[in-house]
Amino acid sequence: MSYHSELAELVAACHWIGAKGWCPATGGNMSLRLDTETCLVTESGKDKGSLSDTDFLKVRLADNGVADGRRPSAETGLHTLIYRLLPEIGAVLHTHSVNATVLSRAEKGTELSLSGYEMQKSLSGQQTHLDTVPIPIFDNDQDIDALAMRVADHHRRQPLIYGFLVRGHGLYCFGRTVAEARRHLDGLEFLFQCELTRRLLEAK
Ligand SMILES: CSC[C@@H](O)[C@@H](O)C(=O)COP(=O)(O)O
Ligand SMILES: [Zn+2]
Repeated sequence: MSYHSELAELVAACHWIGAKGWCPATGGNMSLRLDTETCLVTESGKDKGSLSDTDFLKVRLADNGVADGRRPSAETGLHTLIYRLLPEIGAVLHTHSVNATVLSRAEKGTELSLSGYEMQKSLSGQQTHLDTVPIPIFDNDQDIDALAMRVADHHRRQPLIYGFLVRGHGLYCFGRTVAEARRHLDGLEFLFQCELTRRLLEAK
């Protein structure tokens, strides 16, 4: 599949994310791997629900550098980190849904454990509701380099799959293709809604 058709799929995914209400105001950022050294990342400060393909900037994975004077996402360092750590990953979606934001604060630990849900099978490789899918939660930080270092440290101990939460901030999720990243986002958001609802109902 050419990068142009993957970019068209990513723009369509951004519009779908906007319609879902998962990127309010100018929240969120998205990217697409071009090759082993570069990716396309959304320009900073745009409404991610109404992007077009000209709103993506080419960024170097090694140092977050851009060719022209425009400013890529403030969180570019997390996208390039994911592409450096996971060579098979082709697309990264970062969203600010209410459920991801609230659940990542309600859960005080360092991971959200998802188990007992059939929809865990929306995540590549998951075959049964009986398994537990751990989604790491990192404390938020306005210093993206520092946050990226903590994510990288965690990955060395426990390799990242599907995505991670940033506490009180949102979700980073990814896939080998835009379609897979979009399915992971859809599945995780469904699971977050279920888990938040279960916790509310079961709260004494
Ligand atoms: C609405 S402020 C949110 C930002 O601080 C940030 O978290 C975000 O996701 C969007 O930043 P951006 O630089 O537009 O990619
Ligand atoms: Zn963000």
